[in-house]
Amino acid sequence: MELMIPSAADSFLQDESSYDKGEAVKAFDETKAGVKGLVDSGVTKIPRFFIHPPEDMQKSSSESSHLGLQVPVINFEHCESYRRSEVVNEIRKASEIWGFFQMVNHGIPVIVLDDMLAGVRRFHEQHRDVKMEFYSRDREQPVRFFCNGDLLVSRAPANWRDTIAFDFQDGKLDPELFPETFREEVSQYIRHMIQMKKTLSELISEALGLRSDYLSSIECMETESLVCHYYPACPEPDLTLGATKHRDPSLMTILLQDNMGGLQVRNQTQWADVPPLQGALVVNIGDFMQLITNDKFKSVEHRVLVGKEGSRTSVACFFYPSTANKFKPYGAIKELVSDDNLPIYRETHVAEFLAYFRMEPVFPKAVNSLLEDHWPSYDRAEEVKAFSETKNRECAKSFIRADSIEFNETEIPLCNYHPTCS
Ligand SMILES: O=C(O)CCC(=O)C(=O)O
Ligand SMILES: [Fe+2]
Repeated sequence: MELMIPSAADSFLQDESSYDKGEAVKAFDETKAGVKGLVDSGVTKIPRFFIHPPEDMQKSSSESSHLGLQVPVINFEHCESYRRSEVVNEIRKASEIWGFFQMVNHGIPVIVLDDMLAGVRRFHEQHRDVKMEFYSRDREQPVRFFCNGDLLVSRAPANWRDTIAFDFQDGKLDPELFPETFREEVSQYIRHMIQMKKTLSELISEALGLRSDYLSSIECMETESLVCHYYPACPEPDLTLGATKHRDPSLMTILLQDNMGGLQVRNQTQWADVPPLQGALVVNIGDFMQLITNDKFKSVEHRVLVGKEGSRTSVACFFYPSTANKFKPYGAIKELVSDDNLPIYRETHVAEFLAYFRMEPVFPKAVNSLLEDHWPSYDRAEEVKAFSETKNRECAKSFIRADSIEFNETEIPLCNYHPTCS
């Protein structure tokens, strides 16, 4: 087998006596070959920064399937006509209870899904020299290949997966920027995602008891981030995760998974498998939807296990408010609040919201400087005053800046939204 790791980078492999995580991570990043590169080099032990604590590795899925816990599967056939109210009801129930559902008979041809998965696999399995050209951690790059977006800044263990991401604006991004390996597939897939978004946005609006164009009228899903993951077989699958437990910061995510399995969703204290179904798409409610629906629809934790044999591919399409309008404020939808059901979260905009999600809570300075750059009118004193005047102290529960109010430890809400702290 070809040895793909430059010898200078060997330091990220274990040397118990002088282990320096920062150095190890940096050396690994410099290979630009991701976990696939590690596997190709023939490692039999995973680097220490991929090892997750044992309490995060509990596998309770068999227990949950005994209990009959199953993410709902919704048949979308005739959802435009006589089955509409049935489908809307099922979406409402699934979004309130699970925050997840699988869609079948949704109208996207299976061949489009299979071609996309095959294209993602081709990209990740090609020679690393070609992939390396796309390797970047710069979010300004609309197409970038990387291993763990937060690898260099997070204190959390790394995930056993590589990713290529595409940032679209209402489905638009110059296809010349896409890797040739699966240019056609990406173009075709995103066209279908845009169509599917329209369908879902109407159905979800109705499931919330609103007119069908409500979500589209508030322009909360204009940006799409398509992330194409590859989870290689892992020599020590009991020590690491493909994706650590997290909630998506999006409004909504549409996920395509191949037939390997491994995705699990939190149902109270259990992890429930989301079994692969040929031709199905998984939909999940993200944090931003939970915010605007005032907790009616739930953003639920999920994770991905890795296997010893066989690699897994998946494609997540995250929908966000337009990044062209990233300071537009969003709060609880007024039709969904009342004197008995006050807003739980204060208003926020997508720039601030994503900054929270991406930054460590222990880095309030970084958050603040980012906010100052993007939001020059930010006045902390004013915000503290506004907060102290709010009727409902709970309003600050999730989206207040970590250093703007003297919270005690348990009240620092950012922790709710950062996978490293949950
Ligand atoms: O690969 C999967 O099945 C899940 C990916 C995921 O949860 C994410 O990208 O947020
Ligand atoms: Fe996710």
